[in-house]
Amino acid sequence: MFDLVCVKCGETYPADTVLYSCRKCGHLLEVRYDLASINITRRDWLSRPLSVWRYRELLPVKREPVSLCEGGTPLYHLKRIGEELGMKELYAKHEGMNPSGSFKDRGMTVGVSMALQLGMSSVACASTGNTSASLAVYGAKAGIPTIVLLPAGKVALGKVAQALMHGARVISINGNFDRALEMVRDLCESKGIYLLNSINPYRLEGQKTIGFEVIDQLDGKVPDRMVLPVGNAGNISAVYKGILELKALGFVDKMPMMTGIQAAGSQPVVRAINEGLAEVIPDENPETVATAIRIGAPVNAEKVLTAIRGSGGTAASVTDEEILSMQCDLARKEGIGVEPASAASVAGVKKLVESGVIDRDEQVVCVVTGHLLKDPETVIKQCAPPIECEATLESLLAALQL
Ligand SMILES: Cc1ncc(COP(=O)(O)O)c(C=O)c1O
Ligand SMILES: N[C@@H](CCOP(=O)(O)O)C(=O)O
Repeated sequence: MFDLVCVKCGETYPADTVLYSCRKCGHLLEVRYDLASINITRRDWLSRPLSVWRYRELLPVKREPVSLCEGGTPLYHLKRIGEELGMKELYAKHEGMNPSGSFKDRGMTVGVSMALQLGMSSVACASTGNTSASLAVYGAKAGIPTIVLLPAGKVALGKVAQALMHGARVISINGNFDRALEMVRDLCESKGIYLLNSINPYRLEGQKTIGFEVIDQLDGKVPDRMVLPVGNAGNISAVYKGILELKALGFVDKMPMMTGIQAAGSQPVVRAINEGLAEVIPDENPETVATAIRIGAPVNAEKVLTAIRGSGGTAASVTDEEILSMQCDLARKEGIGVEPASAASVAGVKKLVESGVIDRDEQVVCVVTGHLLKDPETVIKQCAPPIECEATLESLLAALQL
């Protein structure tokens, strides 16, 4: 049993309402379960495969889910990078190992299942890339039409390729992501299309399972800190909400310090946290190589401030150089291939450890959100080209200087 509840005024709406913001005050909604009626133990969960659907009692979907085996992603120990930082317990949860290569699949398996549960026949989103790729995949699996709006020229190649190949109608708009989101909200409202950006409270329910899995992978222990890259701020807010639910159920007894990392050219949340502002003031012209988090007006602004402040966490920004350097370190020192936005979380830890904000003894889990192959162009630009060689052993040895 669950309701939709306004995070600001507390107005409630019945389960299975198609609604993205409070009719009374316009603020964000979240799904609230009647936790007392939930009859589940951790042991029951642990008897099921590690996946989004292990936690189905804390998800709103009642029908057969639209699923491609999302979740169950690896939690890697960052041994070498940790050693360099003097940290024994630094981990990365690799969300790039989901079906479409990003954490968005956790949201979309739930969101698209809810679209069908609510009787909606088409879906849409605005995207910096991954949301569109994921929605195209799950729309295809569900057999319903999908529309995605992308900021022209600012979406990594792999993500556009996915959206096109999986059959979405891809619209490239002459404006940034924030404008695309405004447009798709108007489109969905006027045409009765189901909106699947992170303003959709059901979609975020799927994403909270990142935190559940981390705790299960750490044998029931809550890490001291979880560090996530922040763009539209849905993911960090969802993980916080999920762990709060586990605490209310008595499954865990503390919260991780939720720590958000943004790019220096796009850091409205960092400013709000560092300056103690009551609200996030949008960046008009966000810019960063990490195009996934090139977002100036995060739609989940009020949720992310609650998550960070409510958990005693923090926020920090990293430069594009720091992001790319950590992308390279993850690839070469740990064998973990991620896209630039994902590397921001680990780059943020490095910065916060070096400045003394993060204690070296903390157990820290970084969420690395998307796969290396999402953005091949940025990768190729950073690497020396292949060495050309004639097809003889002699030339090969010369090329290898052996
Ligand atoms: C790879 C990647 N990392 C991080 C983010 C940021 O997540 P959120 O918008 O939930 O803050 C996004 C998209 O927003 C993304 O695609
Ligand atoms: N990085 C995102 C931006 C949209 O965020 P959403 O969580 O609101 O869908 C993307 O991949 O498009």
